[in-house]
This record gives sequence, structure tokens and C-alpha cells, in this order.
Amino acid sequence: MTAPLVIFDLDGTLVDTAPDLIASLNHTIAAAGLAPVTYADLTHLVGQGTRVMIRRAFELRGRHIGDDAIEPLLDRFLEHYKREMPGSSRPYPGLTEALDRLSEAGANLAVCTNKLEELAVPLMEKLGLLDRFITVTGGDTFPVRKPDARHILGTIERAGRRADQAVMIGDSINDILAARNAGIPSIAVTFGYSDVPVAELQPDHVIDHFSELTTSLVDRLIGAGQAATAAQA
Ligand SMILES: O=C(O)COP(=O)(O)O
Ligand SMILES: [Mg+2]
Repeated sequence: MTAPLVIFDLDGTLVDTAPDLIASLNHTIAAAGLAPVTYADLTHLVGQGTRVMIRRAFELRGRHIGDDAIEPLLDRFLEHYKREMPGSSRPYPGLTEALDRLSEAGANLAVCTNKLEELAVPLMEKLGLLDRFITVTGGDTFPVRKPDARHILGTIERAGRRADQAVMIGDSINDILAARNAGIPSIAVTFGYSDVPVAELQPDHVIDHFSELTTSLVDRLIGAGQAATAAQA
């Protein structure tokens, strides 16, 4: 079997960024007089990038915000988030061991996140993760983002690989839908920021800890995907 391409989501999958997202979001919306949001709120707000997160925070408080009004608030968020980076954000337990395991077995690793590239890349760099991945694509890398299949397919192309060699690992509906739309298998993690239990999203597999992310699991899911495609042909 050719070496797999293992594609990871970032926020809520590779790295626990919630405390810093909440701090920067609350700093941002305080400027508009909005009350601070909590971790429970964040699971409904995060997933579609910073602009959508700000808009959803306004909706949560019963306020509408137009596209033009978001831009200065986005700048306020970016300035705060970049200044504090990496703040208290840390890779999830067992991540580095899992990445070592996969790399030693010959897998290629990539990141497909809806976070802006200008935040995703330096965050990963500061956490010592960047060099492990052959490509990192963000929510603004292509004209579309997850759950659009083209975000994942574009990531696979940048990695120089094919869709039938890839698996997607994520924490939210955007990841599982994007994988389904791209026709690749998915693994959901239970420790991220989904607003529903991830099993309800019907991923191909669910893990509670990175110790469960083994090369045999990855090979099995990719092999099953290839078998299903062959059966349809
Ligand atoms: O920051 C977001 O809104 C989403 O980021 P993710 O795609 O890495 O989960
Ligand atoms: Mg995520």
C-alpha cells in the first residue's frame, strides 16, 4: 500500500486553542459592548473562521453586524491573538507521539484548517509543530473552505498526493462533511469543540485520545475507502 496522507484539522484537533480564542474574542467584542462568551458558547461559534466567529457572537447577543463593521473587529482580534500567541494553546495529549508513529511508518502529514493561514502557520511554528507537516492550508488559502470538498482536495493536491490515499481527522461537522464531500474517510476526535456528540456526525471512526491513532487504523480506513470505490466502479 502506498504511504497514507493524514490530514488534520487544527483548532480542537491538533491544538487546544479554546482559552486563547475565547480571550481574543472577548477582547474583540468588548469594544462593541457585548458581554463575554464562555467555553460552552465557543462550541457554537468556532469552526468557520474568525469572521464567522465574530458574527455568531453578535447573533448570540441578539445583535446583527454587517460585513463592513466586522473588518475593524477582525483587525482587533488578529492584533490581540497574534500578540499573545501561543498563549496557553497546547497540542493535545499524545499528539507528538502519534505524529512520530505515523511519520516513522512513512505517512505524510498535512493540515486543513478554517483558521486564517496568517494565524495557523505562526501558531504551529511557535508550538514546534510546523516542520512535521508537508502543507498547511487555511480558511483563506482557497476561494472556498471546509465543508467544501475543494478545501480538502486542494490540500491533497498541494501535498502531491491522491484522494484515495488520504484520511481526514477533525473535531467538528465541517471536517466530517468536508471529508464526505471529498470522498475520503474521516476520524472524529471527541476532545474538541463540536456542539453535538461527534458520533452523531457519522464519521468512519471516533477516537477519544491520540493513543488510538495508529498506523493500522489509518491503513484500514484508507483500504476500506479504496475497496468501496472499486466496488462502485
Ligand atoms: O478557527 C476556526 O474557526 C476553525 O478552525 P479549525 O478548522 O482548525 O477547527
Ligand atoms: Mg476544529
